[in-house]
This record gives sequence, structure tokens and C-alpha cells, in this order.
Amino acid sequence: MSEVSGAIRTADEFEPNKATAMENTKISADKVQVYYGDTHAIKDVSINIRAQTVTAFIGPSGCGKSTFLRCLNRMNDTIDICRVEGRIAIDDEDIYDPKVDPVQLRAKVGMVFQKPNPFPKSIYDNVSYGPRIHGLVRRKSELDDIVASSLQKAGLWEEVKDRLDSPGTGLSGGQQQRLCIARAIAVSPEVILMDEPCSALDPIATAKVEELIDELRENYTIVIVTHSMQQAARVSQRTAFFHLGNLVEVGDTQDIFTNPRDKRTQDYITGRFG
Ligand SMILES: Nc1ncnc2c1ncn2[C@@H]1O[C@H](COP(=O)(O)OP(=O)(O)OP(=O)(O)O)[C@@H](O)[C@H]1O
Repeated sequence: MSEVSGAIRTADEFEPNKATAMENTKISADKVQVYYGDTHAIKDVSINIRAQTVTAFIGPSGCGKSTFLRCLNRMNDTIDICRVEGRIAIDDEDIYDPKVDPVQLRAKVGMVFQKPNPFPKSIYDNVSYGPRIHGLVRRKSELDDIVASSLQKAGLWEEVKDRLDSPGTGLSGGQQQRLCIARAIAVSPEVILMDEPCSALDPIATAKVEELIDELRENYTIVIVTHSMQQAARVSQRTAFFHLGNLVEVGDTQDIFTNPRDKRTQDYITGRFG
């Protein structure tokens, strides 16, 4: 099986270590269709997403990047008119199987949104909330440890360790976004989905979050939707290009940007549309 189904050639068809790449699959989507009422937003998308890799979803506005991202932790379940067909598996387990609890799934597959959205609570409570509701800790000292280590992993500890009781909403935008990343990390996810996580941040805060994404890759599978091709080039190892609900091609980021196989990808990356 190639990484993208259908007649379109993919960079992976030329990959010498294909078997190794397949073994490394964390998420596999097969013939996924998404409808909002009568609108067919995602058309027959198949893709394998690799573990401990940053995969960027790029494409013009409205092409379905966010819709497909939200399929990966069933966030679309919360939209009444949205219907998802096909199969999406994480570690070969179908996440749309009726026995899968979407709340547990969303702990395993965390999400960071475009606009930082800390709870109107303290920094400590923002990070400890998930582990408490998921029953991951028994003692306050364990919770303290999770809060500290999550903030450390999110690169925020040094900036907030003396004011854990202050409101999360009082932090700068970039700090709030790293707090949201700490909150996602606190429940020990395996996958982190990021929907344009830097679009509300200034260049310095963006650089910090990008650096963090690079560090997190060692322990997590990361999928990021971005409008910035520079960002995709900086942070991702794999890039998937979407157009009008289709996944046009996926491959190593460097190949997609230097040697796209489809004219639509080429037109997009050279700024001819979108
Ligand atoms: N909640 C919704 N209800 C109805 N239609 C929706 C909804 N969300 C998205 N759509 C439609 O689905 C299609 C894909 O939208 P989506 O937001 O996934 O694209 P996108 O590539 O992420 O766009 P952008 O880059 O502008 O964020 C669009 O036609 C959009 O209008």
C-alpha cells in the first residue's frame, strides 16, 4: 500500500526504506470521507502518519486540513451535521469503534488550538485538571510532579514556577499557548494535534513554540495544520498537501517543497494560488 491511495503518485513510491516507514506508522487513515450535511469536505483520504515525527498539513483555505485533523481525535463528533466514513486506526485500533470512549481517546490524542484557550483558573489548575479528571494520580505530591514535569516539557517552568497560583489567562499569548501544550502533555498523550498553533503569536513566541515542537517530537507523534509554508518547512519532517478535500500528495517535507510531484502542489508552494 502506498501512503496515499488512488492514482496519484506519492513521494513514498520512490522511498527505498518503505518497509521500515510502514512499521513506524502511528495513525493510519483509510478511505476517509467527511460530510457536513450535503457538503463533501474530505474525499477518500488515505494516509499513514508516522510515530515520533512532525507531519504538517498544508493547503489553501477551506481544503479540509482542520476537518481531517479533527477526525484524528473525533472532535468532529461534537458537530451535529458532521459525518465521518472510512477507517482511522491508531496503533491499528479503530478509533471509531463503538467501544472506544472519545474522552479517553482525546487524552491519548491531545489537541492544541489556534487561539490559546487556558481555563479561567490558575496555572497549576490548568495543568492538573486533566490528570485529576482522568484519575491518573492518588496523592497531591504526584499531581505536583506532573504539573512541574509537564510545564518543564512545555518549556514554561522557569517562567511560571514562582506563580503557579496566578491565573493562566494572565500570561502572554505565547506563554498561554505553551500552557495549553503543558495541559495536553499532562495526561500523557501519544499524539498531539495542533491546529495553526502559532497563528495568534508574535514571531518570538512562534519561534519558541516551533522549538518546542521539535523537542516534543522525540516522545510524541505530532500533526500540525499550518498556513505558513516556512513553518511547515522548519518544523516538519513529513508534509501532506490538501486541495478541495483531496489529499494530493504526502512525502518528506524537503521533497514536497523542492520536488513536488503534482502540479497543484507546485502551484501552491510557489504561491500561484491560496
Ligand atoms: N462546522 C462546519 N459546518 C459546516 N461546514 C464546515 C464546518 N467546518 C468546516 N466546514 C466546511 O468544510 C470545508 C473544509 O473546511 P476546513 O475548515 O476543514 O478547511 P481548512 O483547510 O482547515 O481551512 P482554513 O485553512 O481556512 O482553516 C469547507 O468547505 C468548510 O466550509
